[in-house]
Amino acid sequence: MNSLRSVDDHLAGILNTVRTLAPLEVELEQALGTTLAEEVTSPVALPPFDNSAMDGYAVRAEDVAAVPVTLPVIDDVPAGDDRLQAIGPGMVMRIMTGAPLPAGADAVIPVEWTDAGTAQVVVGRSAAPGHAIRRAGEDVRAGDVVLPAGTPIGPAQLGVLAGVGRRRVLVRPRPRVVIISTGAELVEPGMPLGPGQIWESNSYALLAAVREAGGEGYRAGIVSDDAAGFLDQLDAQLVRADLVITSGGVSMGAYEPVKEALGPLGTVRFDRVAMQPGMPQGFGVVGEDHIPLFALPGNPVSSFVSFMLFVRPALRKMRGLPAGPTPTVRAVTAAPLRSPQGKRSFLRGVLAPDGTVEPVRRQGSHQLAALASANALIVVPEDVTELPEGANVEVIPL
Ligand SMILES: Nc1nc2c(c(=O)[nH]1)N[C@H]1C(S)=C(S)[C@@H](COP(=O)(O)OP(=O)(O)OC[C@H]3O[C@@H](n4cnc5c(N)ncnc54)[C@H](O)[C@@H]3O)O[C@H]1N2
Ligand code: MOO
Ligand SMILES: [Mg+2]
Repeated sequence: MNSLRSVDDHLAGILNTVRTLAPLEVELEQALGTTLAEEVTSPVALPPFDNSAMDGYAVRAEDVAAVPVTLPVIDDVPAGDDRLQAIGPGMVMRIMTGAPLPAGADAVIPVEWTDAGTAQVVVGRSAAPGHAIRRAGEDVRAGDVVLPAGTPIGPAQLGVLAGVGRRRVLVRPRPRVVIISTGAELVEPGMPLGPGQIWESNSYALLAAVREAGGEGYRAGIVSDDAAGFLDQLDAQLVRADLVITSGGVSMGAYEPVKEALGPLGTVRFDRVAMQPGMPQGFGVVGEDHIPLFALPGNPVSSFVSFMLFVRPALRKMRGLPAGPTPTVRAVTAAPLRSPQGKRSFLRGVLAPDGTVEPVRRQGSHQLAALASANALIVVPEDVTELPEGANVEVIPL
């Protein structure tokens, strides 16, 4: 019997091995979910020119100091107007939101404060200089850093990239993750089940978890319990993988294709990790390019929990984001709970808005529906075997 390896050692080994992906230039449309690999500055000020914040009239504030007052409207300034006109004393121009402020004007009167006249306008309310004007450079000055390297690119970041005129951007791409399920009993969902068979579910859960963690997942289908067939499939898939996840075939059975195929390579280490669920699993590198490979256990809850604890941090590192143990939040137990001695357990629980967490009733590592009824993993340390109701715990929100 080999001894157990701690969760922390296993994660440290993973994070020491996994490398951040090389930067790649992509079109803006491909940048969502990637991480910025360059510092982005703005070539121009934003806004680039003084402009109106409202639809109304560009005025000299002193001309509307005493109201009501009737003034001639000498022209219109629509957004995009490039005539660079000026107004003189006692004149106004009709102006639209985003249109450049005419020289000579120092305030904008919203149309709601007027009779909306077109040849002349009655202004019913005065405004201080600067009213409803957006100044050049108020958001960004020319040369300002708008996004530092290392920023995860979400919708707002994409918007600002376009807003400073970028078409292409240097990023850490989304890692490409190939998922291979092993097991002679597995059948694709939608196909009829024969005796002894079950529908394959791990690759679907793992694919979704990969996407949520910022990767691009590919299901490479099901491989039967045959080490040679597994190696063939792995070889065929490596060309499109930055990372490989396998599920099943890593424990003590007579037909464990992943362990059988990868064990002899010497580059993938199989361990019994001191955790529940997820004890038997492997990690290492494969192929000429040393692609990281996670050999996750087949039990559905075990593979999911192992993903959260080990694959997610690895994906963060590959994406160029700060990587460490999966973050937890504090909660208080709403019921007593039990946990095995010597293993860190990750009980499936329901975290309530009041900060209490209750373990779900079924905690088996095959009980996928029970996992689906939970929204948190309750972390119970290795040396704790029982906790009363009302105890402080850390939980991983799902
Ligand atoms: N004698 C021992 N037996 C087992 C041990 C042990 O220490 N000694 N460990 C148990 C633990 S803990 C786990 S976890 C599992 C790990 O099993 P494997 O990784 O070898 O996976 P399989 O044997 O292929 O399958 C286990 C279980 O999961 C189901 N499965 C597998 N793949 C899928 C999939 N893609 N979709 C849905 N369900 C899947 C499979 O049918 C089995 O029921 O080993 C224990 N045994
Ligand atoms: O450790 Mo296994 O992953 O519980 O069922
Ligand atoms: Mg097995």
